[in-house]
Amino acid sequence: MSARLGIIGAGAWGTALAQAAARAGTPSILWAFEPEVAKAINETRENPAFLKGVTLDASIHATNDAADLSACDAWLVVTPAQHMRASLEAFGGHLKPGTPVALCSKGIERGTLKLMSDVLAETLPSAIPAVLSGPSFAADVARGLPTAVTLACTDAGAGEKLIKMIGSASFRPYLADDLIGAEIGGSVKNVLAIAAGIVEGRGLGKSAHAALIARGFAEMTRLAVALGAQRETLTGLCGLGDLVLTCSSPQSRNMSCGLALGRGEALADIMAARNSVTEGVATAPAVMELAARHGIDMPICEAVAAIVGGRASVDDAINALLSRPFTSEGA
Ligand SMILES: NC(=O)C1=CN([C@@H]2O[C@H](COP(=O)(O)OP(=O)(O)OC[C@H]3O[C@@H](n4cnc5c(N)ncnc54)[C@H](O)[C@@H]3O)[C@@H](O)[C@H]2O)C=CC1
Ligand SMILES: O=C(CO)COP(=O)(O)O
Repeated sequence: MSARLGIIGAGAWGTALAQAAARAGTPSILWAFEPEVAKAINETRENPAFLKGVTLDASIHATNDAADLSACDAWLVVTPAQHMRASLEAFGGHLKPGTPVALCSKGIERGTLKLMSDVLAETLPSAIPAVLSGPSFAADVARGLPTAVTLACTDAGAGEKLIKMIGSASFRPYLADDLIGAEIGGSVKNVLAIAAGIVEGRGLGKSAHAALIARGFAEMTRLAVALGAQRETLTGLCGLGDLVLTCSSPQSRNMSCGLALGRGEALADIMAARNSVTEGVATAPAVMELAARHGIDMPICEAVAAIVGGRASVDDAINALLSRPFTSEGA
């Protein structure tokens, strides 16, 4: 019998990953938070709430019962970062010790400033932790368009097992061992994508957009290295790769949020109009608290945190960035 994958979270990304697993020949149990989402997937082979228009493979079985995951050989966790702790706590009794658990969400827990791997270690300490992150829109992966991501795991055997379960010609995980680098890359790029959207929405031009990506990458790398990551990780798929994707396409929820802010819409109105998650909004203040704790200068992320926190208008934040003293590029 082929290995079975458990997936926690049936939003766009969890559902797309179930499709990727199906393409790799791996059947999956997809746990949905909402009963109507599980019902729709099982009865119509579609997830109309979060991934409309994609016909889901017959090997994907949706459930609302956490106990159904106990028979799975590996788990992917794809619940929004701010709900990660509560979700994992609910699954505590159902994990076989030594099961590989790949964290696929991108964010930092507010209040505790914990990375998702810290939350996993505290809630399911017997799991083998991994992080899956990279430039990968759910809609692209679900359609089978070519995609490459980082799969970080310090246990190479467990990492290879996960890659075998989800990898295919079109969905290509690259093995790495730096979880912190992968997590900071995925978390900070969402904050920077809001900034990139603001640049576009305010009509600041492509030169400003490119400068933002380069200086944003420097901020992301500084924080990651201060937290113990390897600098090279950030130059890979889960760092620069995802930063370029998310800062370049309004298909990104974070960039589209920034676009709307740049055009003058209020954050509360933007959020009220969507049922999907925009991780950068909650991650921005958490990133700034982490940066302050480690003495790291992150002016672009600080501008985003001030805007989403209601402490600065878009124009004031832009002016503050442009008034900074000239400095050396390596600083
Ligand atoms: N959509 C994408 O293209 C990608 C998303 N991700 C990451 O995956 C994570 C999940 O995002 P999506 O699947 O896009 O979500 P989504 O925006 O499609 O759906 C929202 C999700 O939040 C869940 N949810 C709402 N309230 C909840 C609660 N109280 N407890 C638990 N779950 C709750 C919903 O059930 C649903 O699964 C995020 O961290 C995101 O950054 C990563 C790569 C690609
Ligand atoms: O992480 C993503 C692509 O890699 C998806 O980005 P958004 O959450 O901004 O849509």
